[in-house]
Amino acid sequence: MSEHDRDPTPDAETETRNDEPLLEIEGLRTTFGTDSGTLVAVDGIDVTVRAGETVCLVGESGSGKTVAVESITRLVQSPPGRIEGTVRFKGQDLLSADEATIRSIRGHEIAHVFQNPQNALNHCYTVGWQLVEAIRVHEDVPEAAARARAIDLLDRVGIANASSRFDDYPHEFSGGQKQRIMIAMALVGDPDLLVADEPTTALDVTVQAQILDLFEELKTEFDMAVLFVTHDLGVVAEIADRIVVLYAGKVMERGTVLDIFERPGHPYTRALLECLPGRGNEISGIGGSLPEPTAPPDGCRFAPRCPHAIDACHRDGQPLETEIEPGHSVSCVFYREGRDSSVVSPEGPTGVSSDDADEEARSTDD
Ligand SMILES: Nc1ncnc2c1ncn2[C@@H]1O[C@H](COP(=O)(O)OP(=O)(O)OP(=O)(O)O)[C@@H](O)[C@H]1O
Ligand code: NI
Repeated sequence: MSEHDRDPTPDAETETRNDEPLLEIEGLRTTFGTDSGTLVAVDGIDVTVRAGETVCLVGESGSGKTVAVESITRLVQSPPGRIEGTVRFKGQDLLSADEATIRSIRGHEIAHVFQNPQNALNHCYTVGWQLVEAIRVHEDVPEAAARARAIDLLDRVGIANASSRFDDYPHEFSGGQKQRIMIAMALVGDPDLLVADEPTTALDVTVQAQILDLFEELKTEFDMAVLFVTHDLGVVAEIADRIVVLYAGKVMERGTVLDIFERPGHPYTRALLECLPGRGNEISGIGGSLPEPTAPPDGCRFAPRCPHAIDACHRDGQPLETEIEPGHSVSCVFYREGRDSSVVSPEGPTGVSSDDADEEARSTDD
């Protein structure tokens, strides 16, 4: 059972897919200057999104999901924000690009959909007018053509009788319909990457499911990749190809949907899964709370809440990610070379009692 830290040899995934990553986030670190010191919202994360795939960023409230995705096109206000690292989109670094370049990409090649459609639509103008305006910002087309395109987009996102709804105001639409309209707005520039930040959280469950279905359809129809942010693993299971589990600004685990749901490695991922309905812990949730983002703990960020934590978990920074199978990696001390990862498995350590294993792990601390 020799598990190894991530090595430079290409994994099966990159070998079998010939497409270059669409988006490559490396060492992204976003901080805010606050009265109580520097708040580290995102602390050196790597995320890759390939053309056409759906990657979900999942984690509890405050783990840095929104800040991470808003850092991509520099939507984070700076100051007080400060974004460091590399964000390459089709090979171009967005963090060092000039403002004009960013503006030409934001809303065009990379479009955002936000949690609350209420705030994003202007209640003084008809929905059709707003769409036409958005279309004409992108391309210099006559009004009639923009109008036809707007109606087509409304139709494609599932607004029934699109042409007769064109002159309706936002308040004449339901919450779910408003989110559909916001998605239509995002599609105006025919994006290659749609960044959706909790787009269904404000909606009731049935509508939520319909919007998720819509994402699935549009993804294929518009041939785009989706970077989807949610705190809800149930949502993730519906739409993700790959998952990145974030906790307190750090990546805890990453893998495919099957990796994460069937073979979760990190105690944090396991705890999140336990909170899913019917998994036993949905009422009480994970004990404890996120660390203070201005004073994160040394060692693994989850260690203060982790039932398995040993001394080694409380020092030397977040453990390097260990790849436990191709494309599936875990940032946990127990997956380091020479440690017994079965200690953190739900079944408990293999062969030895939990206490023995803890003792053994302690005695081999380096
Ligand atoms: N403009 C800001 N100034 C200072 N701190 C900020 C700012 N924006 C976000 N933060 C802090 O950054 C951390 C990460 O916040 P973020 O909104 O990214 O979390 P999240 O994972 O999206 O949570 P949620 O699920 O609640 O949306 C939090 O501690 C938050 O308070
Ligand atoms: Ni958020």
